[in-house]
Amino acid sequence: MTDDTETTRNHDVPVSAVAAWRRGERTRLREARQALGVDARRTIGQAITGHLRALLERRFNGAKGRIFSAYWPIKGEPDLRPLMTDLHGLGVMIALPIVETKAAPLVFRRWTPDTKMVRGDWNIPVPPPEADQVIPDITLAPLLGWDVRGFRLGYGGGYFDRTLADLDPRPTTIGIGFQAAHLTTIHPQPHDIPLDIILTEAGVQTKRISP
Ligand SMILES: Nc1nc2c(c(=O)[nH]1)N(C=O)[C@@H](CNc1ccc(C(=O)N[C@@H](CCC(=O)O)C(=O)O)cc1)CN2
Ligand SMILES: Nc1ncnc2c1ncn2[C@@H]1O[C@H](COP(=O)(O)OP(=O)(O)OP(=O)(O)O)[C@@H](O)[C@H]1O
Repeated sequence: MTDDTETTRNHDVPVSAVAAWRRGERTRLREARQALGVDARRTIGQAITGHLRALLERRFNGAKGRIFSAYWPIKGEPDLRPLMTDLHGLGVMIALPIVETKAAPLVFRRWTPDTKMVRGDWNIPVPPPEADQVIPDITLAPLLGWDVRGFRLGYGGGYFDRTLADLDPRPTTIGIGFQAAHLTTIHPQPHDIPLDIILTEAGVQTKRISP
């Protein structure tokens, strides 16, 4: 079988067609998110924050005593930084993901409201190299697209998949995205690892673990 005729895990679509389809979907979903405008995105971010707070309380005792990896928002992603600050104040250790080596797993470093952020790969603000490296118990995964089986379309670097493939035990994973970013399927490939929970402004959309 050549690359062109090889098909994906569960769908009869050639691998080369999936890669092209994903590129198109990433562009479409990024543009749709931008087109929502600042106010709509802020409202969505606040709704997600409320749902996430409730989920952490219900399922993880508020994440107390856990290492919780969030993300620094870029390109119109929901802004959960107020929640990061609140959780920090409640004694939760907060971490952020960093691309320190291309095409390698992400590194997680500790963040506090006093952390002086520096510019990392892709110009994403990240904690400085001297910040403690940690391994999260719970990690958020911002996404561009999602499906009900928990599969996620990100920016196309494969970083979360590589990271989760590398971690044993795996952290609990919570995908964060817009309801409008729902896809019937992302046409999962062998390297795609489904997330445990997908959370949007409409609440928990799919979960592979008990709530
Ligand atoms: N806010 C935020 N932080 C995050 C992530 C995220 O999705 N959101 N990441 C989640 O993983 C990591 C950064 N992800 C990245 C994903 C892709 C590329 C990148 O260079 N993309 C290329 C295309 C790559 C390809 O197609 O092979 C590009 O767009 O030019 C960079 C960083 C860590 N931090
Ligand atoms: N565990 C892995 N080992 C090696 N390569 C991987 C692994 N996981 C993903 N990749 C590579 O990364 C590329 C992009 O993957 P994918 O399309 O799933 O990105 P993504 O999940 O949207 O990106 P990101 O997680 O960075 O937001 C794939 O072509 C794949 O070859």
